[in-house]
Amino acid sequence: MMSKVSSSNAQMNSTNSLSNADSAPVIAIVPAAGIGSRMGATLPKQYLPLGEQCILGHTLDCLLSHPALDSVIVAISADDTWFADLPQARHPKLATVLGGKERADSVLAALSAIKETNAWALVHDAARPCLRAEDIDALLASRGQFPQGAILASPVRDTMKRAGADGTIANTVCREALWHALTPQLFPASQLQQYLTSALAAGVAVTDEASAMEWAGVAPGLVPGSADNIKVTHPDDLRLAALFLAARRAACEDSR
Ligand SMILES: Nc1ccn([C@@H]2O[C@H](COP(=O)(O)OP(=O)(O)OP(=O)(O)O)[C@@H](O)[C@H]2O)c(=O)n1
Ligand SMILES: C[C@](O)(CO)[C@H](O)COP(=O)(O)O
Repeated sequence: MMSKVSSSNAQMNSTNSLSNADSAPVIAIVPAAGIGSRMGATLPKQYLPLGEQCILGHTLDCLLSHPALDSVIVAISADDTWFADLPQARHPKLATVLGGKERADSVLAALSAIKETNAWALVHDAARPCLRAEDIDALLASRGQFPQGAILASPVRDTMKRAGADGTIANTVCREALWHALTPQLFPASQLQQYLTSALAAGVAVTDEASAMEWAGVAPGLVPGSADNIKVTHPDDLRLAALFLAARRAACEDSR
């Protein structure tokens, strides 16, 4: 078992953060330094076209337009030659940092750029362009119930199977209380930075912010989020995201 920060210490720290939650700044962090290898495209997937702009453009529009988010820090690759051409690149609320080897390293780089000690970090994948403002609202509102932090998540609907080495079913995984972790994930920034740094140093496989917090003894809240907040990972995800956004635009036009 990896060494953990005492859960009482972790919970005590997070309770302190609740007392000034209302006045504390909320800073969005967008890890956008990946290469999208599973997409198999000729450019990083966050720059692939999705309707009238690229995937990252949709993601940034949602975050930059949300009134409760004070600023947005985007982690981009040192090799990135696309970001500067985005219309959002010059937004006054936006800043960039250089991402790292893994997603967690990119998130850490952005956390290091946060100066406010009482800030909340709202971490959202560049590759999730279908995020809804109301889901951000729900996550921010959950701080009353979950002062330790929380994540958007979606309950598993399908029967879950674990594959065996020969491509057959090894076993059925109980789906009771099983959720898909989505993003954004919301935590006190200084605590997330501390525990993410410690977890990585301990060799923990950190694929989302919550797993670092869990390792440290924090039990983040689960906030039901929209099932269409998908992560564009494979080519068919891009087609699905386009359908989701087109349906949303049509519904918006119908309501006018
Ligand atoms: N070193 C990395 C790796 C990933 N990401 C970002 O983390 C998000 C989620 O990661 P994922 O979907 O895995 O993106 P990629 O790593 O680009 O995809 P792949 O694993 O297929 O290469 C993406 O917005 C990606 O840009 C990042 O900022 N820095
Ligand atoms: C953070 C995340 O989107 C939650 O589901 C997921 O862990 C990212 O995984 P990836 O392999 O870096 O895309």
